[in-house]
Amino acid sequence: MKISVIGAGSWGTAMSKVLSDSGHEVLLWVREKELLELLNEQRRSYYIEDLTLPEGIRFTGDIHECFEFSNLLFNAVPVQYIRSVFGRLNLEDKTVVNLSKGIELVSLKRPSEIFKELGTFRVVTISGPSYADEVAREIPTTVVSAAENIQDARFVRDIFRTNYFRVYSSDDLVGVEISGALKNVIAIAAGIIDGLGGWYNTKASLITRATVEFIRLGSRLGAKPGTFGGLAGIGDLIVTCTGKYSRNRAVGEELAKGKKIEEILKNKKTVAEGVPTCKAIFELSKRLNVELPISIEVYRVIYEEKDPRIAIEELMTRKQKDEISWLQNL
Ligand SMILES: NC(=O)C1=CN([C@@H]2O[C@H](COP(=O)(O)OP(=O)(O)OC[C@H]3O[C@@H](n4cnc5c(N)ncnc54)[C@H](OP(=O)(O)O)[C@@H]3O)[C@@H](O)[C@H]2O)C=CC1
Ligand SMILES: O=C(CO)COP(=O)(O)O
Repeated sequence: MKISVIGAGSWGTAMSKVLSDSGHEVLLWVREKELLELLNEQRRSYYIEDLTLPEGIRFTGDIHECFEFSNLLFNAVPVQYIRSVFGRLNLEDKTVVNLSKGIELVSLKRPSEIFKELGTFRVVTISGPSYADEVAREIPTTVVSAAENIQDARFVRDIFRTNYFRVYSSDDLVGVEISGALKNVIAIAAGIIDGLGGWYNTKASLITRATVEFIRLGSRLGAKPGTFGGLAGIGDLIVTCTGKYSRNRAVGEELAKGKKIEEILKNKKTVAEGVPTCKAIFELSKRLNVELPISIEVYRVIYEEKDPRIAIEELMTRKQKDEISWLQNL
């Protein structure tokens, strides 16, 4: 099968390799001229060290070439840039497989909602615990492919044929996308905990209590609560809150050291989707009147320069209540 991958950051690059290893012809759209030259000359990228991309992948700087090459487009452009990259292109006949995780700040929409607005009828989102660096090294990884129509999710699931990247299917597109977005916000909180002292008790509490925020927000938007117990929910939450590769977690560590967000992001080439997404989540929580205490505190630390220690103290001294876990919601 011919497949176009749009976006040559770490994830688009790693996914191009998986698709090529699955036997497909891949054309990867590369925005930056310097990176395109490096890929064409050496089949290497500065986004993933020690990876030489297989011969089955070709590279282009012309997005129109990708649109002509295939009707199956994998998107790895970060959420806040989807509209500017795809906005003037005709998506009517395309199936979009979205790989990005976040909520668009200007519209408060999920990636599949943005793509539908831009004209595609068929959108599938892949999400789950999947660091690009590990996928590139063929470390066993599992994710979920979600669509409103389960047949679409299964179609994308079955595109993958390797022994290191296993895909499950789901019909809960909302739940999978909300999970992917929210876990990036919670990963910033995890980084704050690491920066303050690497407290194990607090990290475990964070991961567990975050699932309640997933359920509260997701349910209001039409998600199935059980999805948060799966790969896109708890699975991705664990990997991003505990793994050394997470860019969102790294942002949290720097916030804990007292750095301001502008300073942290200034020289970063990589994306931390949790930063704009936590602002979108803050707006959504007000609009929908949903209680998301941890996410809101992350917003206040980033955008109101609240001291993280005070944020934690306020979370710890909230009104006492009964525990309701996600299992009780199933
Ligand atoms: N990396 C990972 O392990 C995983 C990432 N994801 C998700 O994949 C998505 C892409 O992230 P990832 O590949 O990691 O990104 P990276 O941090 O590796 O790279 C940043 C990407 O953003 C692009 N970019 C920067 N500015 C713009 C702009 N103005 N317009 C268009 N593109 C721009 C860069 O393009 P350029 O190089 O041309 O500047 C590059 O492709 C995110 O939503 C992320 O959450 C999901 C699973 C795993
Ligand atoms: O989504 C990811 C792993 O599943 C990557 O997380 P970061 O964007 O925080 O690095």
